[in-house]
Amino acid sequence: MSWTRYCQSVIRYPQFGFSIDLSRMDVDDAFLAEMQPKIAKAFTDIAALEAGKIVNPDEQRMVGHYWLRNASLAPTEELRKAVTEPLAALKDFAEKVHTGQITSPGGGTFKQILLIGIGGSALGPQLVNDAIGHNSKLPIFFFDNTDPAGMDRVISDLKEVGLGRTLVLVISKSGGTAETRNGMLEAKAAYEAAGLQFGPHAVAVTGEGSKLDKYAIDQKFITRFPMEDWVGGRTSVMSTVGLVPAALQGIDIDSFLAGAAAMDVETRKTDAKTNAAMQLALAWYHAGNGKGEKDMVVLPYKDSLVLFSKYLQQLVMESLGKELDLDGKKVNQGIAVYGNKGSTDQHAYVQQLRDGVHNFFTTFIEVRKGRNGEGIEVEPSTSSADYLQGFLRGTRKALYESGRKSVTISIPEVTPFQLGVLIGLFERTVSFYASLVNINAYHQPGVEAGKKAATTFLELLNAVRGKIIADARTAPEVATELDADPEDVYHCLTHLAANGEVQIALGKDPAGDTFSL
Ligand SMILES: O=P(O)(O)OC[C@H]1O[C@H](O)[C@H](O)[C@@H](O)[C@@H]1O
Repeated sequence: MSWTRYCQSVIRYPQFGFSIDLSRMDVDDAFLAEMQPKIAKAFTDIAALEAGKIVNPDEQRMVGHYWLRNASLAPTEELRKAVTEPLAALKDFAEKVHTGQITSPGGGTFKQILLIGIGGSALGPQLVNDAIGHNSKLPIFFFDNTDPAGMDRVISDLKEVGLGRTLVLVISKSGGTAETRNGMLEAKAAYEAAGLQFGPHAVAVTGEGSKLDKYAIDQKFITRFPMEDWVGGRTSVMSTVGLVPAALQGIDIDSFLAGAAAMDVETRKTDAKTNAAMQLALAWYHAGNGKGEKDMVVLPYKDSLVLFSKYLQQLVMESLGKELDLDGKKVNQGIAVYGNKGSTDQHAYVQQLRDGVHNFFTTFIEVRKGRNGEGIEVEPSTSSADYLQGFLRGTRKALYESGRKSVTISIPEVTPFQLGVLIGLFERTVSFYASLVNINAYHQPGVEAGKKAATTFLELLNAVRGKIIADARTAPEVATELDADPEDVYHCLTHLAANGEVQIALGKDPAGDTFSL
């Protein structure tokens, strides 16, 4: 019975060794029949998207990430060139860095990379590095936050080889993201403290004319690569954002692009039954009633894919997590994504998956090849790879026995091509799902609220700084003077105290704590 169902519901693309098993998602024919009009609309929507329609109405933008791996699809010559020219330029640049035609200002080749970026301007390069960048030509380090201690740690690691031999990539589509700007200024300060000029060690990847672009010109960066407004941050790994670092690392970027292109060819086909991305989108819809009622747990059984769930978190949650649908109706859509790797998670949270609250479905990612080269026997006739496979199959079965659904995606090994395949699959699944639930997957209005509130907090923090006097005062006292919220003022004061700018004397509760110079 389950064998028949497996055979009927597995979709295989044997030409690149891919398969997806949806048999444990229990999607029935009646559901598929009912979804037919929505499926047809999703195919029409994505065809329009790929043809260059403004499918991101709020931002009045096209969505062109599918063109990045097949420029001939782009609707105009200008757009085609916007894909091919930077691609040729970044390959040329990487080649010159590798062959020593571009060297560090102090002489000598660049030996390592510091990438400064956040969100889509870091997650893709981090995934690529972890999955397929092992032993690459240039090791890569990241600033992906505004945490000063985190940056200090990275700078100290970079100093082992030397900042003078470190190529800095500052990546920001908008060119105005605060964390990235801070990271760049922190890196610049570290270079200057070491007696080095920052600009001649740096490269910018950003929108033309952005603040960062202007800064890069002013500071005499080595070069700049453009980032187009029709590529979203979370789908930018195949644009200059992902390809500049990958090419510098010596990763086979043509193969990476080819993998996504190969998946695109299959999932562009309008036969829903054999379209892995459409079937996956339908399975998500079925599992969560089209309302994201079930979370997605991502479990790749391969260490090198450990960042894939983190990558998918942004791709899925920032795309699908929306308050309003395209008709302006309040829908609060989304699918929560989390995960790490198997079998490691078996010893952490799989207990809850098997027995606890039933609010998820699992996405297993199987990598068929265990390792390159010979392995040992850990038991008679049994290898570590056999165990990894055994745990995947065992967990899938145990979960299904207790009514927990799962998808299993299989790839032969983790290569640039296969990583492209996986990314291509999930990008198109997100596009389809967004159509099925009628939302704009390509804007992120909610992100702005937190940024605005942070700006307000920073303004208040400076106002509070100006009010600290030698006399000990409470947060409500300072707040009255500033006509501000006492809790906000309290958090400003405790931050200043923790960083040695003011003294704190604890009272019996926060209202009783006093602060002085
Ligand atoms: O590349 P940047 O413009 O610096 O943006 C970096 C990230 O920050 C924003 O807040 C967005 O929510 C992300 O989608 C984006 O990837």
